Amino acid sequence: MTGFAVQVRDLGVRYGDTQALDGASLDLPAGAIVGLLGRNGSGKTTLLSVLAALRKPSTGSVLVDGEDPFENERVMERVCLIRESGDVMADEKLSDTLDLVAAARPTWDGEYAAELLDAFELSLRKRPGTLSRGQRSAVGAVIGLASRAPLTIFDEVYLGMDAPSRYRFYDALLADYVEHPRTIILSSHLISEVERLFEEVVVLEAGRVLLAEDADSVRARGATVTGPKDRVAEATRDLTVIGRRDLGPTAEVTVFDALGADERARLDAAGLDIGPVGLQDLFVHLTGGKS
Ligand SMILES: Nc1ncnc2c1ncn2[C@@H]1O[C@H](COP(=O)(O)OP(=O)(O)OP(=O)(O)O)[C@@H](O)[C@H]1O
Repeated sequence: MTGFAVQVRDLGVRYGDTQALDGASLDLPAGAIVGLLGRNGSGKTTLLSVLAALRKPSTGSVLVDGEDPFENERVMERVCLIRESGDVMADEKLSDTLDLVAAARPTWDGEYAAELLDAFELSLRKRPGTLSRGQRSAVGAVIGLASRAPLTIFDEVYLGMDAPSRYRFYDALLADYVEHPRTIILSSHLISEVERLFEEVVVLEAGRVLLAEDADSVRARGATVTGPKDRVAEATRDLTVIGRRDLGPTAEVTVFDALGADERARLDAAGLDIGPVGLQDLFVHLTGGKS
């Protein structure tokens, strides 16, 4: 099992007057950890709910493992969407929710779930309604990981978790992914924390796909060029400049281009420094600088 591939074509979803998705197209390979990024309201949750067959598209098409997921039992029981809201029975013991999940998911691993519950210090006897917000998020993390679904989706699930719990989740996810490769989508605003996990990156903007690429090539395209203002301006004139910062007589410009060896040598010869850019900074520059 290497996970499900996803194909989205010209996807549109409308809620009344709001066009939440507007011609979104993308391909996700089977067996990759995908970072889904986008500013508030860009359509991330809407896209994920279509992939998980919770919502029917208004226009366009979605294929999960080659099939339309809507009302498709085989696909639906193998796609696990964990939302911040939890989807657990708040007033029943956690063990009751886990029994239901186990019955619904052919890929569920009960032993692994028990290990994770231990790691997150969660008791099966607790009722989720009595847990703190962070503990409820940890329940979602446990269900998502132990489901081992060929398409597993975490929609901002770890928001309420404190930093040690979030890192425990990231580490568990990576370790389990290596043992049991599958397709995992993480939507997150905590980009600098999770970006090391990403193999593919999708950026949504106003319901459209701004970028869908493997993470290494996105990282490789970002660079800062720093030096005296005039020289930086001259040297970057023909490059795709997505950000600029003036520090007195010095300028730092962020470019988004595949800089080849010749280009780098030219910038170097002009006495300019070339530096790396993290995904978080690239995201901020690409989506308007105010995120
Ligand atoms: N049930 C709904 N009814 C009406 N409008 C909705 C509904 N759900 C989402 N929207 C609108 O659709 C757009 C996309 O929302 P969505 O929740 O998909 O964005 P998002 O990228 O997940 O945002 P965030 O990062 O804030 O969670 C927004 O303009 C939102 O207001």
